[in-house]
Amino acid sequence: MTLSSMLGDLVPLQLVLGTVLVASASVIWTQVVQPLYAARKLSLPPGPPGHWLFGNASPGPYSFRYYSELVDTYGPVISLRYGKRIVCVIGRYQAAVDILSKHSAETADRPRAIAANEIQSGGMRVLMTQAGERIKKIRRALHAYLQPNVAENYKQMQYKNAKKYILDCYLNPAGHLKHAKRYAASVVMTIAYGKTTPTSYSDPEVQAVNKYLALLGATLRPGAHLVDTYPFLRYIPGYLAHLRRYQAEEQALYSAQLDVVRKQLAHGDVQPSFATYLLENQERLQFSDAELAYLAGAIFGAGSDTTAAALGFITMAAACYPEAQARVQAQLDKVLGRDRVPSFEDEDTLPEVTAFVLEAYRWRPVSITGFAHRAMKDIIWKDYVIPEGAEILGIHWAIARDPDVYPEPEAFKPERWLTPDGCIRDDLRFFNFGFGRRVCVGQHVANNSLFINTALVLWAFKISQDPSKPIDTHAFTDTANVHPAPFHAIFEPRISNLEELLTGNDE
Ligand code: HEM
Repeated sequence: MTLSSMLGDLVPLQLVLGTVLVASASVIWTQVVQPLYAARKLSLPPGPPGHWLFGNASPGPYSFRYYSELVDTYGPVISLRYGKRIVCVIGRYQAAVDILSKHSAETADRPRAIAANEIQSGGMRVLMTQAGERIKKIRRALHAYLQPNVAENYKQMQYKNAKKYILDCYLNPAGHLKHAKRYAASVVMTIAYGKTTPTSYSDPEVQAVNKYLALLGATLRPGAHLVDTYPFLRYIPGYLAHLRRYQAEEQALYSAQLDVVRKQLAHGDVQPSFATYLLENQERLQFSDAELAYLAGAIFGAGSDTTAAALGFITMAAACYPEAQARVQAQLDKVLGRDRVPSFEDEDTLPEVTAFVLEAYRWRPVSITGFAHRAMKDIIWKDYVIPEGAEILGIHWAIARDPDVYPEPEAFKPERWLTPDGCIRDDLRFFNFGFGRRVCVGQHVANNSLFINTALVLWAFKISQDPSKPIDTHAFTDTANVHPAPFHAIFEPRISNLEELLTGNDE
């Protein structure tokens, strides 16, 4: 007999839970949190009033808007409370530097995520792994395969895929967002598993990984599962069984993908990849089979969706800001003319391309609310304390709109990233790849993807809006990594023999 059936239907269960919660949260609040900060004369950062016991209401859909409004009202750092959880929200650049960069060691932790990590990911999701030896070991392995000098090795493969992206946009402009997803999936499948056959976004394994990413996204929504606020709920039989099922299925998927590489390795017929690196070094790295499978799968989960979304926003910006696009094209024409295809070797002479990418990262940050860090000890910021155990959210969207650092923040102005003599400024930064010790390990691979695709697409096409189908630049998905909602763009070729030039030579 389950606890629920013993207790009857849901209403009495809620009453029992409510009573337990009232007691426990009130004890913690009055006997632990309040006296501690009163004694030290430091208070939590300001924030909106909430229920005396349950605290603030969940942010609701498109939470980045809610958080940004709070920052406009209460200041650069605000605090919220959900039951006994304290969440500090950072919405301005300098505060992010002061708290997440300067205290990177003390903010390297992740909050405990019972539903999304412990249950749905079997505790193995890299992004949610808490601070300690295990994440250090994982990041070392990822870094070995994704650090800048190793990322150089993928450039040729990225170039080949980027040219295919341009040809796809040429032949079927209406599918440009799908082509971006194909590009990103293909690059990441090659890095993760050494896949050599062209990847299509409709490939079953790509579809399967995306299915589990979407299910994870739903679990990650604030307030999606009460168990994250009230951990004892996980022991109720039958509760969250669906999450356990997803975990088993996802684990089986990653294990099957790794088994393919394991067999190739045994037959000596294998392309080097992150999976072969992990398998060959399994003993030294001390990963279990399950951990290894998840780790290779993690690259796809973290790197495919994000890159595709960023490419979509590049197209959106080009279509909506013709003058910014024309500046890049003037430089492309001057440096390359229209007979030579841009390549990675041209990067230093094309700062306008880099500036366009940097501005797109800022204008439409893909990881829009950032991913939560956790304070491992009290952090004092101005007259406030971010207490040990608090979750810290650096809201990328709000930080990107800090008017002191990015004047006219709503405008798309790549020139803000350039010095008067046209070089990339080294005194301006944005955090689109996150913060401190948990910064994105795939950022070099991602930057290379964004540079080469932007250079190629703006060299190949004049991108514009169709006046009969205007683009809504604020329409995106309500997900942890946002995608632009489908939009129409016109890709008018600038190069007369585009197909011939792109299919000529992959070097
Ligand atoms: C434009 C593309 C990308 C964006 C915007 C992006 C953004 C991010 C962000 C915001 C984080 C969390 C940082 C934090 O906690 O503060 C992250 C983590 C991560 N990213 Fe990326 N990423 C991108 C591409 C990639 C690629 C291509 C890969 C792999 C090939 C990758 C692998 C990872 C991994 C493994 C983590 C987890 C790191 C950890 O929790 O310690 N990402 N990324």
